[in-house]
Amino acid sequence: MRYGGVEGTLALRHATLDVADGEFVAVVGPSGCGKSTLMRLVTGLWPPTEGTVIVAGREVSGPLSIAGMAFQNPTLLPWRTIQANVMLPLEVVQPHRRQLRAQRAEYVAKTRDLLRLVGLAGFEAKFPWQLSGGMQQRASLCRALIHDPRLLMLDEPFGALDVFTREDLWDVMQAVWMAKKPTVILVTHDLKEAVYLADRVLIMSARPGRIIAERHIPYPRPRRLDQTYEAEFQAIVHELRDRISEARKGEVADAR
Ligand SMILES: Nc1ncnc2c1ncn2[C@@H]1O[C@H](COP(=O)(O)OP(=O)(O)OP(=O)(O)O)[C@@H](O)[C@H]1O
Repeated sequence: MRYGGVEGTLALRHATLDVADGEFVAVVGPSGCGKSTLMRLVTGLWPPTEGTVIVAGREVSGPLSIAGMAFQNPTLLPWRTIQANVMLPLEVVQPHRRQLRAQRAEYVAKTRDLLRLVGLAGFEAKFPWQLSGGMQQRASLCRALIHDPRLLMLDEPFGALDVFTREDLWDVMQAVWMAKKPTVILVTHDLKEAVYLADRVLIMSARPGRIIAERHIPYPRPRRLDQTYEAEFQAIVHELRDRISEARKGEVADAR
């Protein structure tokens, strides 16, 4: 994938990966290696300049309606209530769009259930600016999930949060995944987060990014936060850190 024509920035090269249906994968790598680019290609927000992206057996040729997305910034609409923000994809994505008017009460109930699951019961009628950053991020996760996406693309969704809120949301994310089993691709800089949440961690090289290694995470679910302090868990985090630092050294060598 190259941005800006033939002389432009080569963001990804030979970036090949397979993700199974219902798998939870985390993507980690040096800053600027092309992680967000990978997300844009998989969701069809950008067309690749070379190669193909296949989701659910079909080549991606435009924005994917089976995908839910959440980013570092919650991007809620300030003039809509939390409930109305969460329900936004239902106004856009079929078959929900068609059914929304007739089945509004059911969709509202589903929205409330989801808000309860993430600890936001009672905040349905509030506006985003009346909520903390962590609460807005919870609402934005609900918006990513409301249409039951088979594919959930998360681009550093917990990156801007304090450590306690972040850990709370890991457990929310784990509960959501266990309840609905979507395929998840999570981009993160936080290696502990990657190991805690994912079945498999993919490590990218420095730009132009490609997958250089992968690590299966052996822990059954539900995982508990106290496991993150155990020696075996920390050894996996260190192993990933070493891989990324090797990848970054490659970047310095390439730049010379
Ligand atoms: N729209 C764009 N136009 C031109 N170049 C871009 C564009 N988006 C990204 N790039 C370039 O592509 C490369 C990869 O960017 P990308 O945002 O995918 O990396 P990243 O791994 O997500 O970065 P970070 O870890 O810092 O968030 C970078 O060199 C970036 O400058």
